[in-house]
Amino acid sequence: MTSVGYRLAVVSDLNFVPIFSLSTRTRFNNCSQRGSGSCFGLRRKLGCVSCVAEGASQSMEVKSEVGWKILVTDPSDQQQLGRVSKVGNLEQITLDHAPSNQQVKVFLFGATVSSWKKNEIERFFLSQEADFSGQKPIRGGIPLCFPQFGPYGPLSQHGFARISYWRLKQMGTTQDRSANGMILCLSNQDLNPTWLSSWPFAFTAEYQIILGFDGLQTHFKVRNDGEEPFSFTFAFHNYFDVSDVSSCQIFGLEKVPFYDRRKNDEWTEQGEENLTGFQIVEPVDRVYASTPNELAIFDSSKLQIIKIKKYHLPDSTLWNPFGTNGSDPGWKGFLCLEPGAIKSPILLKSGEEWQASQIIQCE
Ligand SMILES: O=P(O)(O)OC[C@H]1O[C@@H](O)[C@H](O)[C@@H](O)[C@@H]1O
Repeated sequence: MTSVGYRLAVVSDLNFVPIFSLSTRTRFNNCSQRGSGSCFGLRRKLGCVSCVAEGASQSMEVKSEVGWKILVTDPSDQQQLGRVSKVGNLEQITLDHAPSNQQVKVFLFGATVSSWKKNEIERFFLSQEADFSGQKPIRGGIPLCFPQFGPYGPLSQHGFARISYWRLKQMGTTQDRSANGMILCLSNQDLNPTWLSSWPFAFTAEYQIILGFDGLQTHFKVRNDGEEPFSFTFAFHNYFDVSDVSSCQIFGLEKVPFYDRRKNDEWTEQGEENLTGFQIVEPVDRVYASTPNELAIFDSSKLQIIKIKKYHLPDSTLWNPFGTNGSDPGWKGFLCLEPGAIKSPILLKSGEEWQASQIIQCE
């Protein structure tokens, strides 16, 4: 079950804004100061004392049961749980979870989550130029960067996971029926010879996508099936749908050193954001190292807070091309916040397994 949590963060010496709240709008609407000029709500990015006090009084943690879930498969449920359709050359699975009013769409190509609707509202950006031929990664949703983030390694940008055909292993529901999910898998046997020659390791990767009362959960695990150790980097390349990237505030990355990939592709160029809830005002392509496990994006036009909890993923990439050459025409409408294990590659010895997860929540 989901309960509501609030955190207070100083925005300026004038006021506070509650972050990570799942019911900010309700609280703002109920505020006794509303209309009096004291409560600016979130439209002005400032909460008022009443809003904050009410939030604090309800101070409860968001309880999320994170991790790989056991799914049971009832053949009579299959039809209701998910359906397969074709988009371009690609097969897409649609999975619903009616009790929490969510729906997710996932391509077997790249195991790419391309859409997530919560309360009928789309939360992920999908480019109008997205390619569904199976020749290029799908731009939008959650492409998986594995076994290489960016160009740092022997493979092409972001590795082969996002351009490989994954297999559907299972679609099911949890024993208590509180969540529905699917598992996709990929192993070295599914790879084309070119990738195998650049990355000659035996592995099995599994990807679980879960819709439940605590939001969308994605879990990735990989096992080394060979004799030789291998190392890799990883990211959930989340493309969040936003009204306008410049009207968003990002929480959780303040005071964290970043590597500015626009200035230098090596791990040398560093900076640090001072402001809690900073905004993007120029092209940004940064890897923040060792970030907190909770991050949030507040979209002041949509009055939407997207909260991300991450596990075993120390780093986070923040990316938006901001209209620079080669930008997607829809660049204003997305913000990529990508939990990952990027700076220090993960080393897996023979027989070892590694898992990482994220939970994404919004109102
Ligand atoms: O165009 P691609 O390969 O999908 O990558 C998009 C972006 O992905 C981000 O993760 C990188 O930090 C950017 O440098 C990159 O431009």
